[in-house]
Amino acid sequence: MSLFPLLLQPAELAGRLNEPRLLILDVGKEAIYQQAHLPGAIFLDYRRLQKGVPPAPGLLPEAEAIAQLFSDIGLQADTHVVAYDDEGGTRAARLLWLLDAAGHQHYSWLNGGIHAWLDEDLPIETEAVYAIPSQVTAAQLDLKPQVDLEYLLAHYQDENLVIWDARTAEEFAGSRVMAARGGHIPGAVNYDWSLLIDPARNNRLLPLETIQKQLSALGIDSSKTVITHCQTHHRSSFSWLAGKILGFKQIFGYPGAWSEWGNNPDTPVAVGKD
Ligand SMILES: O=S(=O)([O-])[S-]
Repeated sequence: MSLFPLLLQPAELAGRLNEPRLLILDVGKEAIYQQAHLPGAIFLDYRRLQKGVPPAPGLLPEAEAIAQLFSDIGLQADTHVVAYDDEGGTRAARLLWLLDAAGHQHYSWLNGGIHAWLDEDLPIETEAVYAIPSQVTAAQLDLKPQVDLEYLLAHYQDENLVIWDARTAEEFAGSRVMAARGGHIPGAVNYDWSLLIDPARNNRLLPLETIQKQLSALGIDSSKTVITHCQTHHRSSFSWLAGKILGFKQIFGYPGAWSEWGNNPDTPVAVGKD
């Protein structure tokens, strides 16, 4: 049983900071963590969430590295992780995506991250907090199969599948090139992840009805299998998270992302706005 909903409001968390199963992880910049973090929050280096090896640095780390990470943060099967950052949610979303990919079931995103927390005048700390390690082994992970290049090549034209490209319009069109080739996967739909949050409201998620309407207009809805990607499945982890919050059951990240697809000479590429 999870302690909190997936989309967690700051005030709700503030009232339950003493929950024994709660683990708050700050995946933002370390300098900001040192200035201010949520009470009890542990700093987690974002780089541990990616494999970091070219040509597809966004792939999941090896099972042993994930198990080590989970041990270092003191994760237990019933731990409820609350993740936040200072960057609009992409780093936190990447952590939640990794937890999900490794079979961990209890997690939430703090709506708006540290900016929303500060905006609501909720308590902060400056002293670093350290985890009490646990013992997680690779064999204990329940790793889910990942969307990979082979799967996407076989399915990108399926009618009941939609590829949600979370990059900027320029990257999608191919006028900004971040790999050997620019452009997008033919048939993919572009909806920049940053359109999901409201900077005027401290990066809180836009109202769900607004997001749902905008996504449906693009053909992204829960009746389809939705695959999200960006350059390294960092920004698109947030798209994945938004889909989960909307209740999409069949939504997956493609961690190879454009760094893999755009650098592979054998993949089809489209350029332009659609
Ligand atoms: O966010 S990113 O993976 O496209 S660099």
